[in-house]
Amino acid sequence: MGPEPEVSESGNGGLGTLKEDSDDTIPGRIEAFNGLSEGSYFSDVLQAKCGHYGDIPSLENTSTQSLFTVTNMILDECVEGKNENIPQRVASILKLVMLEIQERVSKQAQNMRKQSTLYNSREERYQSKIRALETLATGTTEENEVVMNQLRQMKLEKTKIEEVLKLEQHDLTILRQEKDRCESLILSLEEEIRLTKQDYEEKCFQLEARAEETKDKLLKKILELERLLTDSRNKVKELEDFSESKFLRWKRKEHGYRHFIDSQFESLQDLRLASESIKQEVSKIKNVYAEEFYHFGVNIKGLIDAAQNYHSVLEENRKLYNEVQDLKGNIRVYCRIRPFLPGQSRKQTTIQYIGENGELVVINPLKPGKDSHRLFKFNKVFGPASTQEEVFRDTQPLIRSVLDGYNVCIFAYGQTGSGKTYTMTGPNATSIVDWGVNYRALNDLFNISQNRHSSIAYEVGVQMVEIYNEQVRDLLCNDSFQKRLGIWNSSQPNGLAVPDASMHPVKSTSDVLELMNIGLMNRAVGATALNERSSRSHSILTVHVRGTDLETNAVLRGCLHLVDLAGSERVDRSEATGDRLREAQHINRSLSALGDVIFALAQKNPHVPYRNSKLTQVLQSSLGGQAKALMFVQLNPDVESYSETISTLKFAERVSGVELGAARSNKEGRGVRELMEQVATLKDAVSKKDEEIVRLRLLKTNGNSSIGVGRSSQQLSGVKSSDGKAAFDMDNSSEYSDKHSDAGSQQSVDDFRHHKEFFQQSKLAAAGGTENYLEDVESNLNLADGGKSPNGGIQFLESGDADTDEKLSDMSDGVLSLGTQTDASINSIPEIAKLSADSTEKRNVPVELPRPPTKQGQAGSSRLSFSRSSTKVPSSKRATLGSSSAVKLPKNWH
Ligand SMILES: Nc1ncnc2c1ncn2[C@@H]1O[C@H](COP(=O)(O)OP(=O)(O)OP(=O)(O)O)[C@@H](O)[C@H]1O
Repeated sequence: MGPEPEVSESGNGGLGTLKEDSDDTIPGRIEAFNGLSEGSYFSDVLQAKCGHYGDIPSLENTSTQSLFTVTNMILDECVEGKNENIPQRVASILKLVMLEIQERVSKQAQNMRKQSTLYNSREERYQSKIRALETLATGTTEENEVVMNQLRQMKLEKTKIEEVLKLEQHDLTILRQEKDRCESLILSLEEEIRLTKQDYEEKCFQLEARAEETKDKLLKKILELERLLTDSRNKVKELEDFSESKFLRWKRKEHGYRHFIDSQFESLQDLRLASESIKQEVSKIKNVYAEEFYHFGVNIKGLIDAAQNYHSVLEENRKLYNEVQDLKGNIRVYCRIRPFLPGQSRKQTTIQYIGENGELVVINPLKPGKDSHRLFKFNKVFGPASTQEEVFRDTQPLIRSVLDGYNVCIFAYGQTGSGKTYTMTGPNATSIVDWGVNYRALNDLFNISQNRHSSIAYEVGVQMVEIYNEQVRDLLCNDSFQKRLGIWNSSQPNGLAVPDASMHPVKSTSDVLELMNIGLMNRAVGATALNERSSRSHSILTVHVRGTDLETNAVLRGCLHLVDLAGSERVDRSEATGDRLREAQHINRSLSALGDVIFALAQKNPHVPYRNSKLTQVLQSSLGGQAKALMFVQLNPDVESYSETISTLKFAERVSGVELGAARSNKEGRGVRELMEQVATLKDAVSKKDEEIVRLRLLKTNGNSSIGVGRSSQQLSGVKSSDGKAAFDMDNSSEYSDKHSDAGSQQSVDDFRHHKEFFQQSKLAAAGGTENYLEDVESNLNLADGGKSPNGGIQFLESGDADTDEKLSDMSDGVLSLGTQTDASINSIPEIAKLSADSTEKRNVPVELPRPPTKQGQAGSSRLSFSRSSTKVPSSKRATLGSSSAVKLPKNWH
């Protein structure tokens, strides 16, 4: 197959170029074209359609369609008659156009012909090729299959390649993303680098600035150093000069010292010689000293022995001191300081120092100064951290002595909230650690009695009472809950302080716990009814112990009073009214009475005013009468309680000085016990007899008109004796429960009236001394009479205040003291007891019966001693002779 002939197609649609029939030469055409200048319209059309103007040869490049269009337009105009006169030039142009068209058409026809021949030959060639291919195709089917396989293979490869391409596409996407990320990273890094660079540049700039500064500084320093160097060089020079001169001086000094050493050496030689001689002397003295040391050692050994003994002696002393205290019967005073309660931790304390040996220093932090410190000393001071067990450990020996037949009284004194109940009962009966003295004491008593059961059989009984507003209430008696109880004299044979109160035998601690629970509940019930009154009443737990010696049948009686007193704080009368005022008065009075009793005991007064309050009456057997007593002084460390703390401590200080006398055990054989009971009944009889005797004597004296003053005084003694007698009766009467008891006062008044009438009738009434005395007695009895006499007693009583009561109590005590004295003498002197017995026997003997003068004198002297002294003493002074008035303290003395 040869190369195919080129088919050339011009842009004029294959029409070729126009040729002028007449003159188809180029210069002819140009000429014809130039003639068109006249017909500018045609040239415009030609320019518009062909894009040429004035250039004839450009017709060749003009498309055939444009040529036709131009021609048509011209022809149309001619047809329409718009332009009838077609210029020559236009006609020639038309000719040209037509020629061009003709030329092109002929060329086109030639080309067509050529092409058709070309196509024919090509067709033939293809036909032959097809034939050849058909022959080839039949012969090469197998090859085709191979080719097909190859094609399939290739297809597969293509799909694989496509897959690979897809994967690569995917990878490409990932790579593109990665690239994007990298690009953004690169961008951020670039940004960072830019910033760092900027920063670095700034730093560099700063460093450069600093370096510049440092450089300046260094330069300055260098200059400075150079200056210093020059200075130091100068100085070195100076120093060299100086050292040179010093060296010279030292050299001179060395010379001097050498000389000195030489001289010293010489003197050393001398000293050596001297020391030799001294050595000899020293060795002589040494020998002497050795001898003396030996003697000294012997003496020291003796001293060491003595010193070693000193501690045991001290211990012994301590024991002896305690024994002496026991013998003296000092009331022991333990002070216990309550800790601050939760929520009070930031409060200021008044307690500054607690000593080992019972010293206590109290301060007033609100008024600091040298006078704000006060030192007190007691048997023991328990700090706020002391436990219930520690407190009991020091109380235990006292409680144990109850089992040996002693009477013991333990009472807690202090203002409300200072911890009295905490010490005596404890905050929680169910927890043994919290048990107060009460539970521990009874627990201890049972333990010891158990240990001694082979030799002594103990019986223990418990009473529990409360004193509120001078009324005694049995806390263990449910039936007669509101029952008021009378007070018996504690010297009665059964030894019960409150005989009407129910006595409950107990055999174990659990019995006690049960009973005390009942007691506390009864107290609480009372408290609900009458408002919170636990701090305004005294509660007394009395433990009676009776031990019978299994061998000798001897009986021991011990009595333990455990008293939780009412709050000791003074209530301002102006603030309290109604029930509160009454309570306050009763508390003040009973605590004052307790103070009076204790102070009378401290003064060793013959009369102790136990009867001034129910409290002191109940405690009589354990206060005085050779009992052992312990007072817990409870303190609230709070600074607001400072003044109460000080008055409590002052009271305690006075109490600690009280000596009750050596404690005596209540041991009785069977005989003694019976005799005691007899003595009690005989005492009654003796007193009545004495009274009768005195009256008869007075009657007898009345008959004798010539009696002298001296005698009248004796009779007056009898009057006084009669008063004393009356008091004695009262003292022994179970009916008499108060110093203001109507019965007692009335009796005294009656006695007095009887004697006054008698004296008024007698001529003796004129005697001055007697009259004075009578006036005194009268005034006294008027007071006791409840102010019925017109001599001023009315106002005194009607004022109704505690002072009046106390004065009355003093009066009464003054009278009562004689009775007490007599009691003691009768109890202790067997002869008197015998005399009493005699009197009982002779109860019905007429008055005339002569009495042995000596015995009567004895009996009388015990009662008359007071009146004998009083007859000669002016009335103003006599007022101080009553025992109670003598020991009378200011009302608020505690
Ligand atoms: N040693 C103590 N340790 C811890 N708490 C104590 C102590 N002493 C007292 N308290 C607490 O102080 C409070 C008052 O104590 P308590 O009731 O015993 O005082 P009180 O003097 O008996 O008061 P009142 O006169 O009103 O009967 C109670 O809450 C008690 O638990």
